[in-house]
Amino acid sequence: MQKVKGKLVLKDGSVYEGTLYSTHKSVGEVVFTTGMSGYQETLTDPSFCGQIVIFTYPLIGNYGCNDLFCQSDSCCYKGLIVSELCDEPSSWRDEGTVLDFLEKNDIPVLTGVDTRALTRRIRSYGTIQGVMVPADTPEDEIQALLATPEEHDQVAQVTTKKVYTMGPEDAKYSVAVMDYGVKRHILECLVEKGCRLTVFPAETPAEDVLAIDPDGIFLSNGPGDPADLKPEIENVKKMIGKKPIFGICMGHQVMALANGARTKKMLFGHRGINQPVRDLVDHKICITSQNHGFMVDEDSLKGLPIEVINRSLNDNTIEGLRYLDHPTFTVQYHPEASPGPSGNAYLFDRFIKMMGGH
Ligand SMILES: N[C@@H](CCC(=O)O)C(=O)O
Repeated sequence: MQKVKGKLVLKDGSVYEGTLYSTHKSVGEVVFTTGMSGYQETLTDPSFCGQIVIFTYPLIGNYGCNDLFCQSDSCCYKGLIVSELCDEPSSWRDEGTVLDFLEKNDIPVLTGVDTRALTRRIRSYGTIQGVMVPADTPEDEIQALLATPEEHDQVAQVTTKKVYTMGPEDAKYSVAVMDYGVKRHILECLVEKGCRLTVFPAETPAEDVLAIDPDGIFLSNGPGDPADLKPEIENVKKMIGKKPIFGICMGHQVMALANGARTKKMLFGHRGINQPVRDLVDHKICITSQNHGFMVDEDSLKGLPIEVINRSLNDNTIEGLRYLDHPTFTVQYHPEASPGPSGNAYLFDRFIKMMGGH
């Protein structure tokens, strides 16, 4: 990959210098994620589509890359920012460096950045638009890039183009999956629990989904602002009450919108693999994997038949909801982990139980 002097320029005028691999000029929403490992799963998580992502852990790439860890077929970041990239990984599963992986996916990376200072800035000012460019890029070009309108409808870029199935034909449960940018391990968790999946493009009409007569419906994670998903929300409205439904992250937000609640943007979101959450149903504390910049607005739930079942222990925001007049529950976090702690897969069992009892 071509290596030049580069910089990240944020909309507030601050500049962070480093070494840029690639000569691309990229623009995107700058967010940070705090996982100490699991970089390849994070790099291939479709929910980051269109963002410039800072990894706060100072050394990235020490155990190399292996296709085994991929959560989708490609990386759809606008750019990656790290303090240090390891160029001599050591692991029995290592099949290439992070730089090789990024080159294959044509993703620019800025290294040697003071990621602590940068993260502190985003923590206090909030998520912000930024550009990653070679250091000699003229100022007017940087300003023109910074004025690019924020990206919308990223789900259209990452959803499957056609319907496909997964899991044994004689599985106990048939599940329709609405793919807003689904992570591979979610599908694997459902198959492992005895489901045959039919995965649908995000905008598939509810009638077509219900036509396969599934035992349950799953609403996936996905990138961007949930309020952009107008047809998806209308379709979910038509599915409500017809089948048991489970949703994760974007799926959680879309379900809330379909029930008349609202979502709003967070200051800097929750992205990392050790986010503590209280489960108010099973009365336990869970350490969870998270990646979201939006949340369900608590005020908008007033008077609606919806109960909060999970809360973040960091900021008390809503992390899970149960619907009182139809068989549905959703979580804002990622029980499939990948990356992250694997102790939350019991939520898939909760969904299976719900389908069994329906
Ligand atoms: N794009 C949504 C959901 C993320 C996800 O589904 O992983 C958010 O940032 O809040």
